[in-house]
Amino acid sequence: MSQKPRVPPSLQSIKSMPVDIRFIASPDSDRIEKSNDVNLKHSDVIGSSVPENGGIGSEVVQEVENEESPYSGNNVAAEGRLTVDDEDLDSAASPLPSVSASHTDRWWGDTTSYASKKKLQSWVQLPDGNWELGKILSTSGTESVISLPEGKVLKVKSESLVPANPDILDGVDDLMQLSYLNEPSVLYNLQYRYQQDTIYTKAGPVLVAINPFKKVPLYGNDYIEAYKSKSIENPHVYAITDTAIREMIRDEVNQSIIISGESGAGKTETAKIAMQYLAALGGGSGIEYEILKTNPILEAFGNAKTSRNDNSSRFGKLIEIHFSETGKISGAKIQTFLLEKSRVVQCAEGERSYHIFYQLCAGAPPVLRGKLNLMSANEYKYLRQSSCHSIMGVDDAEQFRIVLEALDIVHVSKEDQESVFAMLAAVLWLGNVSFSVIDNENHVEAVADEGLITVAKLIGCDIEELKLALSTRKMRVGNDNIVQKLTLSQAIDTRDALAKSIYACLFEWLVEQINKSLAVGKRRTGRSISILDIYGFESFDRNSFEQFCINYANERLQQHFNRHLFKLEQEEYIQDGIDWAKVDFEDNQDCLNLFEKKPLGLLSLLDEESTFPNGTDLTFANKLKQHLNSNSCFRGERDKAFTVCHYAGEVTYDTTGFLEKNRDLLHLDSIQLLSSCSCHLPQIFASSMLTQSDKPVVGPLYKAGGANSQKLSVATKFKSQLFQLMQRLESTTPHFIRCIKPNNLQSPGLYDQVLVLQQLRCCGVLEVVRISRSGFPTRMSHQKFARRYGFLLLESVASQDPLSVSVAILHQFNILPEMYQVGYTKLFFSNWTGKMNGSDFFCSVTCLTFPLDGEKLILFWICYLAVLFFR
Ligand SMILES: Nc1ncnc2c1ncn2[C@@H]1O[C@H](COP(=O)(O)OP(=O)(O)OP(=O)(O)O)[C@@H](O)[C@H]1O
Repeated sequence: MSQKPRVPPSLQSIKSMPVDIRFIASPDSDRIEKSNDVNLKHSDVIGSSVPENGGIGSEVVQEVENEESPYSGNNVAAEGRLTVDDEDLDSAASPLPSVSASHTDRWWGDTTSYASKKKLQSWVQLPDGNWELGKILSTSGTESVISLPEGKVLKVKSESLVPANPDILDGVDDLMQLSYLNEPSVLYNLQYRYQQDTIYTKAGPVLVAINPFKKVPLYGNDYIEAYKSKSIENPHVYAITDTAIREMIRDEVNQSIIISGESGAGKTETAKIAMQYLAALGGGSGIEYEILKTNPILEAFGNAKTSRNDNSSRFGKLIEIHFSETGKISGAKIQTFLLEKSRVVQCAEGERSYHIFYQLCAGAPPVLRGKLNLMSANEYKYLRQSSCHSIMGVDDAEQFRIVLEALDIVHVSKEDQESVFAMLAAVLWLGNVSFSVIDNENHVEAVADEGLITVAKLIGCDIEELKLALSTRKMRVGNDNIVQKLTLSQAIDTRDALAKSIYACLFEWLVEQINKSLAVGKRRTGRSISILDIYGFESFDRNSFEQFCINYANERLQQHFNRHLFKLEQEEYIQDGIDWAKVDFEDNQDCLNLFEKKPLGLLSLLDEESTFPNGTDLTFANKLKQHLNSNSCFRGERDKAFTVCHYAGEVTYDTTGFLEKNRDLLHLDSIQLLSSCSCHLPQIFASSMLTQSDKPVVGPLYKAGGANSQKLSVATKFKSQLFQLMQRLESTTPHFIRCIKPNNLQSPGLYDQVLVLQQLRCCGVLEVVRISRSGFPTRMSHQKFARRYGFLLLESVASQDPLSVSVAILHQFNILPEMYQVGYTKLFFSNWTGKMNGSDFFCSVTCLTFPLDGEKLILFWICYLAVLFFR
């Protein structure tokens, strides 16, 4: 095969995973692990054109590039000094330390000998971890001689070569079509497409979406029309959404589109694109316009600039879009999950609080500014602390105008809008409330300055009452009511707790108003499509309670993914009694058990410690170490830290603040203050907090910090929300979209293979393709198959039972046994591509014929075999 440049020069060399990432050669799992055994050996150079200071002869100092990657726990910088000298020339050492032969064989079948026989192109991994495309020149014994671009010639162990696909398969739109399914080929294929702004690729049933970080010409009415009429069938969010609509109508089953990926991978944008398509297809009543307008509102109040994403969702969202019998949108319901409250009072350097604060400060018209006594963002302590007030390319004032318009559209009255802004301003002014020390025991009193006076005015309470609520705590000791003065840190905590609660309640209230406006009309059919956009897996240098909850949610979601794509699929094969060699996958059940097990799981132990008045973050950390040290997913760390081995990598959590955040107590004094306010929103917030406290408590109870109310812990509430979410999703047909972040710089055109590979691995995309290829994606009950195709048979056979008829049809047309399996109740048809590995003929055929879905595939076979039969 010619060595013609198949791709732009930048793509010729696929940079691979770090050399120290290995596959554990377990027969039933493909996992990556850190390895200290950087057993680098080098290729045998037999050509003279190897550059002296480059390529394989050079010193290799490889650093993992993506420091910010959430999966950095899996990486270590590898350093290996490689030299090639004369002695090395005859060495038969494998140049590919990071892909073992057993791994290659196990994953992709032993295709190397075929590739060498055919003198095909192969991927060769250089000692620095880069993959390079080479052409096999000759093979003798266990060694091959391979020529690389730029004239390099290497002698390598044949088993270490990873076969490359023929040119005809460059950039195929479903990874299942790759004849050779291996990591460099998958990376290359995705990169090939990405460089052409083709950001969507199918991985069997899963849509992989690579964030372009720029506008790509793939959206809008023309594209929507094209997908609707099926004149385009390329992978796209529109296509997957279209499938969801069709299946909802055809099967009368609710559907879900589950979007996952790490922070900044593009989940929220993808969710909006899916909503756009649904609105275009199911629109007509006008409600679709309202639904779309919820996005700017939710983003303003629930998104913030983080170090990883300028528009990061700090809450999870499920939007359920309901359809009428005629297939028109009849309404929607939004459910939100665990807003990151702490951001209101505290955010890291270079990050921002919620967008709406900056938008209000920048965009409020003069009259509103006057009413709220509004200043600019950098004059508020809560916003000033992170030294970041603006986002490049974002006009906060303009965004405020967009939010105002959206609030109008979802029918939030002008009066309510003003109340909302008053609450926002109150939160900002609360941050500016200061305290003065009043005695030598360090007790403090809130200063009646501009901050305090403005807060009192905005929420409609008495200045003195506000002062008392922030500086003292009423307690009942025996039969006596006593008033305890607060120290400075207690007073600051009380103030911040009030600010966080007001904001969180405001967010919930707003979602409630939106839901009222979108409420499903009477003409509902009960059919819906839900779109789930939940915060992605996070791992920072310091991980707190928020990451703990977010990553727990991601474990749950991963389990849902596994269940549908691996477990249920294989169970169906086994139940129907077909011959199936089980494909193993990385099951995260153990990690979920670590979180959920009672009484000795992370969540139970956290709740238990939260109920103890004397419980501290340190006692909590010690308890974890005492009970969980033998758990393979857990590791106790020094001080107050512990590590969890998540499906996506290890994360070390610092327990500082865990108990307080889990208790999430707002002292009764503060709640009473809110209920005494003359403004209606604080009253609503107070009553909602009191109602929550009165709710029957399912999980552990606690009474801590002098609070007089009982309340579900944050972790328990979140767990039950997730359980409900999973139950809801279980009743739907899922469609999965995996968003991939191609670089950590939020920059267009940059494709960091290490980062991409880590994401593909941790979410099991390669396994999905593998199972889809070797599995039986098309199935049909014997009854249906016999009814449809029985006419092809002679009369006498056609009258038999459905199973016999099915089998007779297959026999009559000499359908190859490896193409199907006969189950107790169904026929299972394999995917052709998976069976045709290595054959140039079938490479071409697959390009011409795929993707073919269910029925079309069967028809294709029948026609194809009929031709053979009658020939
Ligand atoms: N299809 C797309 N076209 C153009 N730009 C995109 C697309 N998808 C994502 N982006 C860009 O990437 C940014 C991050 O995307 P998004 O906010 O959707 O990530 P996310 O996965 O939801 O992150 P988080 O978990 O932090 O909320 C967007 O603000 C946008 O600039």
